[in-house]
Amino acid sequence: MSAKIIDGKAFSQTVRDAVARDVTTLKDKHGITPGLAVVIVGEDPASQVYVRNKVKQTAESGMNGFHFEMPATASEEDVLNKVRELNADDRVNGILVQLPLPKHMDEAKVIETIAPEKDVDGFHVINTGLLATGGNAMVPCTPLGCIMMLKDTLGDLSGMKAIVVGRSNIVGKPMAQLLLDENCTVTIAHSRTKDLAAEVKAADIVVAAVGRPEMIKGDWIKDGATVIDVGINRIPAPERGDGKSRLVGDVDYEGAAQHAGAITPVPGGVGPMTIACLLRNTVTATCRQNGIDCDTLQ
Ligand SMILES: Nc1nc(=O)c2c([nH]1)NC[C@@H]1CN(c3ccc(C(=O)N[C@@H](CCC(=O)O)C(=O)O)cc3)C=[N+]21
Repeated sequence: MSAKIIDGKAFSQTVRDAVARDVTTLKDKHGITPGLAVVIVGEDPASQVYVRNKVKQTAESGMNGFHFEMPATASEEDVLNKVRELNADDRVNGILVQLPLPKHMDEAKVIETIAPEKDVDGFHVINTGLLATGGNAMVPCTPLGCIMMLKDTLGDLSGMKAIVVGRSNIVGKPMAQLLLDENCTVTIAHSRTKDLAAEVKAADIVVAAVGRPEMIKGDWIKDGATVIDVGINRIPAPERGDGKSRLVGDVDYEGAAQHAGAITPVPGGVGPMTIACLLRNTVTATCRQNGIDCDTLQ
C-alpha cells in the first residue's frame, strides 16, 4: 500500500486565502484591521523559521503585525509589563508569546497574564477550561490544524479509534480533546505507556507529538490508518555530504507510508497549518472582541 500524502502546505494556503478574504471584509464593512502581536524573548534558533514565516504571512493576510524582541536577560516583570501593555492596546487583537521562555521565567504566569480573549495560542487556563467543557474556546493552533486535516481527509471521524502519542499541554492534551469532540475513541500514550507498538497498531488515527525523531516505527501503523506527524526535529544528515542537517518528524515516514492510508510529511505537513491557524484564530478573536459573527464575513 502506498499512502496519500496530506499536503499541509497546499491546505494552509486555502486557509490563508479564506483568512485574507475575512480580513478584507473586516476592513471594508467594519473598519477594523486585525492586529497580531508576537513577543519573543531571547533567541531560540529552532524557532527562527517559524518567526520568519509568521511575520511574512501576517503581512500577506492584510493584518497588522507587531513584533517585539526582548533580550534573554529581560526580567519576568519586563515581559509581564509588555503583555499588560498589549492587553490594553486596541490595535492588538491577538497576542502570542513565543515559547519556550528563558528558564528564569514562569511560563504559566506569563500565559495567565494574557487577556484570554487575545490568547490566540489558546494556552490560557480559561481557554483550556472552555475547550475541556465544550465552550467557546480559542483552540491551540497545532491541534486545530491537525483536526482540520483529519476532517478534510476522512470526513466524519465518529467512532474511529485515535491515539495521541504525547501529553503536552500545548499539543497532546488539546488534540485528545478535539478528537473526543469528533466522537473518536481516544487513547493518550506517553513515555510510561506499556507496549506502545500495540496501542498504535489498534488506531485508525495516529497523532504523533512526542518530539523524538522517527520514534514511531512504520510497522506499528495499522494498514489504511491516517497518520498526523506533529514532530519537527532537526537531525544531522551526513548522507547529504554538505554538512547540513535535515528535518524529520516523530514518525518513520518511509516505513509508515508503506502501511498508512494517508500521512502528513515533515516539512510541509502540520507546520504550515499551525501558522495558518494562528492567523485564523486572530480573525476569530477580532470578531469576538467586536461582537461580529465570524461565519457571516464572506
Ligand atoms: N507560543 C508559541 N506558539 C507556537 O505555536 C509555537 C511557539 N510558541 N514556539 C515554537 C513552536 C514551533 N512552531 C512552529 C510552527 C510552524 C512551523 C513550520 O511552519 N514549519 C515548516 C517549515 C520547517 C522548516 O523548513 O524548518 C514545515 O513544517 O513545513 C514550525 C514550527 C510553533 N511554535
